[in-house]
Amino acid sequence: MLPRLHIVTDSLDIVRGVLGHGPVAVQIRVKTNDREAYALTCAALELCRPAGALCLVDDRIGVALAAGADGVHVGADDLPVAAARRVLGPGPVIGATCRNPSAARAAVADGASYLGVGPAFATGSKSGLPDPIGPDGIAAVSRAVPGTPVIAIAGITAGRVSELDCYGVAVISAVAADPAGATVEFLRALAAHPGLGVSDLSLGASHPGLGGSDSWAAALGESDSSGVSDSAAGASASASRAGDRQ
Ligand SMILES: Cc1ncc(COP(=O)(O)OP(=O)(O)O)c(N)n1
Ligand SMILES: Cc1ncsc1CCOP(=O)(O)O
Ligand SMILES: [Mg+2]
Repeated sequence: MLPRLHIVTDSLDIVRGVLGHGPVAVQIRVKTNDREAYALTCAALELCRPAGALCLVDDRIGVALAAGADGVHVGADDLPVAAARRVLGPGPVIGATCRNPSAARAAVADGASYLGVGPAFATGSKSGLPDPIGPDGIAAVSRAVPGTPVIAIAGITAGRVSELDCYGVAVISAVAADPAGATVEFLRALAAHPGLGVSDLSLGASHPGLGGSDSWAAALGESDSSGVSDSAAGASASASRAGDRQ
């Protein structure tokens, strides 16, 4: 099952900080070149595997394949979802950026495993984005693709999780100052907020990229992952219980 908290990063220190507190997906987003992205992805996988965290690569399908990552996230400037699915086959996770219901339906038809939807709110982490679609825009996309996890992105803090009717959230800046503490805070907020589609999403082996890999059980925190702090254990257990309902 897909983790509800996605940490988007180009920093191994951030990867280290967010692991061991509960189920997370780490998305390696390196905008320089393949070589740096590959090196960071390989190093992140060394940390993510024992922690049972999902590891995805932004944009770079060749890097994801070469490093043995769990999947990719693609947007408008990247390989189209259908082409990415042809290259990767049915197993790996493919996330697709969408901003509206019709694009979301098309991405799902083309083989997307989950959708990254935004900008939810204003953000300083990426320039050139269209106006924020807000909680209403996020909810509209969630409702358009029942059965597919919608991960909201842009300007999201733990305090705003409860405004969002979707499966989960992706964050950059909110975990920058205190990766471990912020991760615990987000996992608690998500556990307290079932979100739209979390309780009735059924992600079986037929869903592209979801359900076929052993890493999913681990990614959910169902394994006895080491380093889970006492304070985080409640959030982790609750998040796993939320996942159990799917
Ligand atoms: C979960 C998630 N959603 C959206 C994005 C944005 O991807 P993209 O549109 O390809 O933009 P860049 O991240 O490549 O600048 C994402 N990375 N993750
Ligand atoms: C990569 C990306 N794509 C849309 S918004 C965004 C950045 C989100 O970062 P933050 O969580 O700091 O707003
Ligand atoms: Mg991209």
